[in-house]
Amino acid sequence: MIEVYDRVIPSKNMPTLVALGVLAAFLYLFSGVLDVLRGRIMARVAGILDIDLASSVFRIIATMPRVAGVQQGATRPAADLDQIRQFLSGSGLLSLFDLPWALLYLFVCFLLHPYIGIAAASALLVLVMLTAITHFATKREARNLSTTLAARGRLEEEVHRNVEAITSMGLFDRAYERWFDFHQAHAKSGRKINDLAGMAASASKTFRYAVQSGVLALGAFLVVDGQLTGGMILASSVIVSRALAPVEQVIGQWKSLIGAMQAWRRLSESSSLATITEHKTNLAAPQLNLQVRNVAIVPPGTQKLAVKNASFALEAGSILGVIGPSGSGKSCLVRAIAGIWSPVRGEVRLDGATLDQWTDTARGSHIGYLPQTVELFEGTVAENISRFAKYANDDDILDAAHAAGAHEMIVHFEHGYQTAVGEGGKNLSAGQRQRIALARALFKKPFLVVLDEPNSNLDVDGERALANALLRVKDRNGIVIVVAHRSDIMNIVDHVLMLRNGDVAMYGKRDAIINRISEGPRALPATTLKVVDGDLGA
Ligand SMILES: Nc1ncnc2c1ncn2[C@@H]1O[C@H](COP(=O)(O)OP(=O)(O)OP(=O)(O)O)[C@@H](O)[C@H]1O
Repeated sequence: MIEVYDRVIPSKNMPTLVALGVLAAFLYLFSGVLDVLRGRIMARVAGILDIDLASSVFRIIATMPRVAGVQQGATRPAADLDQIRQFLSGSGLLSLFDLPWALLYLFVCFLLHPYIGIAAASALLVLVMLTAITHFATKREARNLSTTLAARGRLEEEVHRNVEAITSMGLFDRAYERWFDFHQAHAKSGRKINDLAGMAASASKTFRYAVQSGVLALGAFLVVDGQLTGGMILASSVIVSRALAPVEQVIGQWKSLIGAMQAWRRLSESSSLATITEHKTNLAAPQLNLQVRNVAIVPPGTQKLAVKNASFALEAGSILGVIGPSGSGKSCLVRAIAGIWSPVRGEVRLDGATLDQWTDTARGSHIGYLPQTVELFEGTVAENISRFAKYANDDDILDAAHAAGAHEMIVHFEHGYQTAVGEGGKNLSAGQRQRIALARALFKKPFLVVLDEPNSNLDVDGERALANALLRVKDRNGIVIVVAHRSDIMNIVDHVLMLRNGDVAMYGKRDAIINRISEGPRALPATTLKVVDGDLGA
């Protein structure tokens, strides 16, 4: 502009104008190409970061409920990762990269004239203050935005799980009201942030227009005073606006910047709880014993001791029945034994090694677990029995199905082992699911088999098959721990452990405990530990 207004126009020199035009076109092209490259590089950087983070994100999804309870919707961590990737590959981060250019333009302003420089520096300062004010004004709402989103996500998952109860008991309106409350609160926080960020963006835009005009006026004053040329007025106006543009862009991107920062914070907080990636030495498969010593369990996300001080030991080739009233801590105890929850105190050892000395995968291959509420994975019966092993051996699948007494049932399905079980196993009945999950627990003959009320949905045949399955594990020198309310399974157990209010009320050989129970309620201590004809072994 300086060249055009101060040289070309007074001298009417067209070749200079053409040369300047060519130069400007070349520089714009260069800048455009750099811009495209920058965008593409950032998209790839975002892609690399995404691949890097993907395993941590999945670890968070798969471990958070068991280490910290359900705090956010299951899909939240993946949505956070998407948000971070979009921010990195979109214009949000690029606007931050442009910030240092503001200083360069500011320097050029000072070169044009110190007054122009001072005007630009003051305007920059005002915009930075506006950014800081926006940040503090939106901080609290940004936190609300994320908590209401998490609450809404949790409720949505609950509603999905409980569609039948909602329909049968007419709970739709009530569920909708609760969902709408969270939805409204979330939308309200979003609106507030939008208002504040939008107001800051408009204020900064208007301010920049005003500064641009002000700089023109200042330039005119300096021209009249003989300190600046006419071309410099326009040049300074353009350069001042260039100096302010990056800050203004950052203000415009504030909402996505805050969103990405929050997503990052949520992921880092969760991954600090969920990461267990250190290398572990491969231990030999356990084959001797299980020791549970002074185990205390607090369910994740709560403060309550559900199991207080459980100790017992089992040798290979034994079956333990865990009994006790509802809520006495049976499921909590077997979850700790199966390595799902870590005890807050005490330890669980297989052949002398605590469970955390194995990698998750190795430990999982030595343990078969049947949870109280059976959910299968979407896939075929065979895939579910083989735990979705990549190269599962058909003989192992058949062995497990036979061991669980489920083979006959499976071959009578329309597509046999290739029958699709549907999402969560919904294509099957509860009893069928339970028998397939038992086969899954017995796949490849794990040393320790932990079954949490495996007979709750079984018919007489199913229960007989279950008893045979447990005896077979015992015969092959495995250990079985079975939580059972009903007594049929109790006929085949060797030891019984009775829990009451999280305490081991009794532990010992089956017959001794059964005799003790049949003596009547007064024979059962409320909280004190009684070892009946047996020892704690620990
Ligand atoms: N996932 C969980 N989150 C929070 N608290 C839990 C969880 N699981 C169990 N608890 C609490 O721990 C206590 C023991 O529960 P647990 O499921 O072990 O009982 P249980 O003996 O297996 O009962 P039931 O025979 O009814 O299955 C209960 O008071 C329950 O409130």
